[in-house]
Amino acid sequence: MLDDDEIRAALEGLPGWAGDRSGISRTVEAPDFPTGVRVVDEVAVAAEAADHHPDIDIRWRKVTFTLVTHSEGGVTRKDTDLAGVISDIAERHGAR
Ligand SMILES: C[C@H](O)[C@H](O)[C@H]1CNC2=NC(N)=NC(=O)C2=N1
Repeated sequence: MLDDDEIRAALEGLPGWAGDRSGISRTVEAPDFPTGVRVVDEVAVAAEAADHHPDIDIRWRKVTFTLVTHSEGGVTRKDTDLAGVISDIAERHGAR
């Protein structure tokens, strides 16, 4: 589990992500609704491969991802690693 300073340091390398020990989140805006859903679909594949699953909220073109490691009761490297993967996927689909 990461402490406050470790989370702050990790967030500096994850543009668009914010949060604390209760979880880290990012909202991306896709060009349109189907593209947002495609981002979620690709994140689902990466999440399943990592056996680590974000909470996901889709509202029209805006998709919010929230990560926390429930089994550890806090934010871990699994979360910060998957955050980077999600940002890469979003970027590839033109979601900012
Ligand atoms: C058995 C399996 O490894 C666990 O249930 C995993 C699955 N995905 C998970 N995802 C997240 N975000 N947190 C977890 O603690 C978690 N645990």
